[in-house]
Amino acid sequence: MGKETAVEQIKKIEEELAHTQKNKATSYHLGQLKAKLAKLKRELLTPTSSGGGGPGIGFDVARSGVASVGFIGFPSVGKSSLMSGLTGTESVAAAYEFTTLTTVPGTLTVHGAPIQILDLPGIIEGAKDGKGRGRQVIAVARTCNLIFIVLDVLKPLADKAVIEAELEGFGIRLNKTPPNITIKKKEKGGIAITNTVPLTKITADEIKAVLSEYRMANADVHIRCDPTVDEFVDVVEGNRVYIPAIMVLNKIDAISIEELDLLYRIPNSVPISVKEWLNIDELLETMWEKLSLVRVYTKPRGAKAPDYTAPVVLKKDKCTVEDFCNAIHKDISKQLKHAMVWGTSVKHSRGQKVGLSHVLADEDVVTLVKN
Ligand SMILES: Nc1nc2c(ncn2[C@@H]2O[C@H](COP(=O)(O)OP(=O)(O)OP(=O)(O)O)[C@@H](O)[C@H]2O)c(=O)[nH]1
Ligand SMILES: [K+]
Ligand SMILES: [Mg+2]
Repeated sequence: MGKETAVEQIKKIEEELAHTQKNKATSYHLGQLKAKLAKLKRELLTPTSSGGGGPGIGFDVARSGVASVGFIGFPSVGKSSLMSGLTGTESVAAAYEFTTLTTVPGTLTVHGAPIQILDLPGIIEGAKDGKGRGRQVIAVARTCNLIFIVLDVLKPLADKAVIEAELEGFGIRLNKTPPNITIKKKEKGGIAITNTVPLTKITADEIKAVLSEYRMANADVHIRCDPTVDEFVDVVEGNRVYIPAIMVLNKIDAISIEELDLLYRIPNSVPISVKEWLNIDELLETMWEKLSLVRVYTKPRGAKAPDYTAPVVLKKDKCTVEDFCNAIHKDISKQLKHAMVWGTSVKHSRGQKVGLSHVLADEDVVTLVKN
């Protein structure tokens, strides 16, 4: 008999997990199983020369804009129709499945910020394990700042679950923040766990079991959240990406108002019709919120009004005065004496003098004063 494949081993462990009750006696073993599962899944996703659908030629496109949005969904849900409608870039749409065969980029300007839209081929169940072009498609999604999961309103929930599982299996975490956990390896002393909030979903035994699977016998573990075992494994594995997502429920022209009411209960969802161009404004507003971008307007020294037509667009986790300077030119921050800022990031309505580390807010106005 040959060696069990990774897929077979994964199946076995998943079955065992489903049949093992969670209690004090099994807790260490469960932790081990979850860690083993994560390692096997990683093995499965690491490209080898012997398959996996190739390196993804043609899927990488030149990146432009301040952020990117990738379209993921089953075939023929209307991804290309939406992309063409939003950007004016023609991505062929048709009634047959797998019309789109590679990444098609386009640009959409929202609130003055150029956003790159990436239309992608449809994916199917098993995509992450190499079915179709699934892995290349999901690999592109991993690099996006926002994912539109485009669903057909006639069968949104089943499809949503499949797509989410495919993305999860590829290390993408949707609409989640990274668990606030640090693990510091050390030479001796065993495993020391400290936590700032009560842990209700994971036990010390499970933590130790997971770490031992990763050959960590000595480490300081500091937990500032209430993670599940899977979230803890995510931290140990590393290589996870945390990306916001919107469930775009397309083709509402094909359903009744009563059915539409039910759809609004799906979290993070926006129902639309590309065909009738319905509710696209809500989609764009939700998109803008999820991208968490910060527009900063420049007011030249002595000028009466800032230039509101061309904001410098920054990401919310990288929007200090220094980031603003660097976005204009790499040498500016070195010459800066101070910056004058007007807007919600400062207390005074008449403006305030700030330094490089000051964090800017959306729609702030900045004047740079050089040495
Ligand atoms: N009724 C209705 N049909 C739509 C809507 N949007 C798109 N379609 C139709 O759905 C079919 C598939 O559209 P595409 O844009 O090619 O879908 P896709 O998701 O890009 O498909 P693949 O590239 O094959 O994965 C086409 O016949 C479209 O005309 C909509 O809002 N309502
Ligand atoms: K299609
Ligand atoms: Mg398409």
